[in-house]
Amino acid sequence: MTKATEGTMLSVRGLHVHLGESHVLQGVSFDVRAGGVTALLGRNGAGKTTTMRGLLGLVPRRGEVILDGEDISRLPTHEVVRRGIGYVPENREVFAGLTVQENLLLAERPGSPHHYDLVYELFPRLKERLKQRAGTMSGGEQQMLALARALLNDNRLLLIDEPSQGLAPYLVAELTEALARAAELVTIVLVEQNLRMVQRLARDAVVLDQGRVVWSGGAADLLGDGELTRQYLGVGVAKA
Ligand SMILES: Nc1ncnc2c1ncn2[C@@H]1O[C@H](COP(=O)(O)OP(=O)(O)OP(=O)(O)O)[C@@H](O)[C@H]1O
Repeated sequence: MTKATEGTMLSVRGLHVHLGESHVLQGVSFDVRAGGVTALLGRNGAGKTTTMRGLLGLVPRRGEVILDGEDISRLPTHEVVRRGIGYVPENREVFAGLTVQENLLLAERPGSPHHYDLVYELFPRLKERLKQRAGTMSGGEQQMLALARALLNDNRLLLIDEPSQGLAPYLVAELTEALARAAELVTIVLVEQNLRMVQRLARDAVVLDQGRVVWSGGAADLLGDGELTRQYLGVGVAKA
């Protein structure tokens, strides 16, 4: 992993995305500090997934995206990925018909070292199931495989969309600890509705509402303030 713990890993300025007739992102600007987890939060439909897809160039976008000092705003997706951004989408796009091992092999990015030791340390279950078809594994195991595919390569930044979605609490806890360990090695932008998970992992938080950033700052400051969480996220947060 390319470890960076100082400075700004990602700087987003005036990101606009139109999808169909909708002006979905209306000038999104935020910074992601190098190292640790920045949570990207907001109500349903706020534009979190679209922000990730915009950063990757998966949807047409306007604005400036600076990765570790380099302007990547006009690069096609495969070039963005080659710069060291990994993406774990919401619906865990693993190849259901392929084994765990084959899924990992296909994720290997040419020219990058492949961190199998790290992946097996974080997700020992995967090592035990290398020959199992991904589609026959539980949702939690498939999520681990999706994360493993991103962690395998030498990424600087991981964009992870709702990893806890649909998982049993004990699996969420397991996943949270794996992500905490991963965040020691790579900068993570995390979209997540499970605020306990956010509370455990995130140092910084950025809140979107209707395609704009409405709040950014320390995650503890946001989550510790019932008024703010009700206003921006529509929920209170139970004390950890
Ligand atoms: N292909 C599309 N065409 C038109 N509108 C879209 C398209 N995809 C998403 N949208 C709209 O863009 C807005 C933002 O969607 P997005 O998925 O980014 O939100 P989100 O914050 O990730 O929400 P969720 O938590 O529900 O996943 C929503 O109003 C959604 O309906």
